[in-house]
Amino acid sequence: MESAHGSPVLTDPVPISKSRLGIHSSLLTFSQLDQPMSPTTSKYTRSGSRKSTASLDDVRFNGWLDAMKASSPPRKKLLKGSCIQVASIDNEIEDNISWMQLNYPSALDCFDKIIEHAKNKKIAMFLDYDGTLSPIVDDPDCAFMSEAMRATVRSVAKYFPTAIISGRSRDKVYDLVKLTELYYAGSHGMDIIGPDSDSLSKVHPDYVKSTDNQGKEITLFQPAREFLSMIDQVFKTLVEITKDIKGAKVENHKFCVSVHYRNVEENNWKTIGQRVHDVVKDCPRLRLTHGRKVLEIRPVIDWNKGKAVEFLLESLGLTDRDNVLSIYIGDDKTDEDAFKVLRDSKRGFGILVSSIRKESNAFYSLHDPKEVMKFLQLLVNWKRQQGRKQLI
Ligand SMILES: O=P(O)(O)OC[C@H]1O[C@H](O[C@H]2O[C@H](CO)[C@@H](O)[C@H](O)[C@H]2O)[C@H](O)[C@@H](O)[C@@H]1O
Repeated sequence: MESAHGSPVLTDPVPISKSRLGIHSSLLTFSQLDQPMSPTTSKYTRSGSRKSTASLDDVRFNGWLDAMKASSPPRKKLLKGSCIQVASIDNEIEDNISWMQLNYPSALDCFDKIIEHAKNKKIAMFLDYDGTLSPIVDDPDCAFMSEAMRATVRSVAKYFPTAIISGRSRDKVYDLVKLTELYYAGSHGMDIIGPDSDSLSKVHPDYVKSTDNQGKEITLFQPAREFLSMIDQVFKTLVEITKDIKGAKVENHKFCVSVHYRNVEENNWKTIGQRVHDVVKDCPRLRLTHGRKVLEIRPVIDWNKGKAVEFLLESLGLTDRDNVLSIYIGDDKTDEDAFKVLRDSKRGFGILVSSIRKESNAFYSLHDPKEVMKFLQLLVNWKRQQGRKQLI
C-alpha cells in the first residue's frame, strides 16, 4: 500500500505560472488571472454592488457557471400541458440509465460477481453519507437517513469493519448516523476518528490520542489542524458576504466550509459563485472544489477521501490486498479520489450512486440510496449464510 506518511501539507501546490494570485491548480477554470486582486469583502454586503468584469473573465466564469448548473441531477418537473417535454425528459433519463449500465453495471445485478471476488477475504466497507445513505434534500440540516438504512448500516458494521467518510464535519455526520460501531472521517477525510495504531502514531505527527464526550479513549487524525482558525475566519467572511443572497447557506465543517446554492434563485448563482471565488482567490492556502449544488472551501493539503481510505485501512491492519476487499460507495466528485485509490491499488472497487450519466473511477453503480440499502442488505445476508454454512 502506498502510505501517506509525513506531513500532508503541500508546500508548493501551484504551478509557478499560475501562482501569482495564489490560486491552486484545481481552481484554474475558476481563476481570473487577468483580473486585479479582489476588493475587500465589505463591498459584497449589498446585492448587485459588484460590476461584472472583462469579457474574457466572463467566458471563464460562464464555464464555471455551467459546472454549477450541472452539479446535481435536475428534478423531473411535471409541467401542465407539456407532454412532449415530459416524454423527452423520460427518454433522456432512460438514455442515462442505459449508458450507466453499460459503463458501470449495477452492483445489484453483479452481486454474485462481487462476492466471488470477496471469497475468503475480509470486506472493508466505506460509505459516503449525503446522496448515499440519505437522499439529497433541499435543506442540508434535514438530510436524515431512514431507520431502515440505519439498521442496515448497523448490520453491515457487525460483519465488516465499516467507516463513514463525509464532507460534513465529523460531529455533524455522527449526529446524523448515530452509530457507535463505525469509524468516522469528517471534513472530506481531514478529521478521522479511528482505532489505535502504533505504526501510524510513529509516522503521523497529526495522530493523537484523545477522549470522546463519554470519556472513551480514541485516536484522532487531523492533518489540517493548523488551518482551524483560517477556516473559521473564512466561514465568518462567507456568512457575511452571502447574507443578502436569499437561499444561500454556509456550513462550517471545522476543516472545510460549504456554501450551498441549491436554494438560491438561478439568476443569483453567478453572484454567489463570484463572491466565494473572490474570497478564495485571496487565500493561497485554500482551494475551492465543487459538490452537488455546493461550493467547498478546503485547505491546500495533499489529503482527500482516498487518503482517508488508505489511512483507515492501514490503521485497521487491512492492507493485505490478498486477504481484504475494500468497497467504497459514494455519489459525489469527492468520492472519486477514493474510487481511484481502490482502482489503482487493485484493492477493491468503488460503487457510484447516480441516476444520471457520470464519468467515474468506480466499477459499479447504484441508482439511489434505496438501491444502496438493498446492496448492503444482500451483503449482510450473504455473510450470514456464509456463517451458517461454516456451522454445518
Ligand atoms: O461527503 P458527503 O457526505 O456526501 O457530503 C457532501 C456534502 O453533503 C451535503 O450537501 C449535499 O447534501 C445536501 C442534503 O441532501 C444538499 O442540500 C446539498 O445540495 C448537497 O450538496 C452537506 O451539506 C455538505 O456540507 C457536504 O459537503
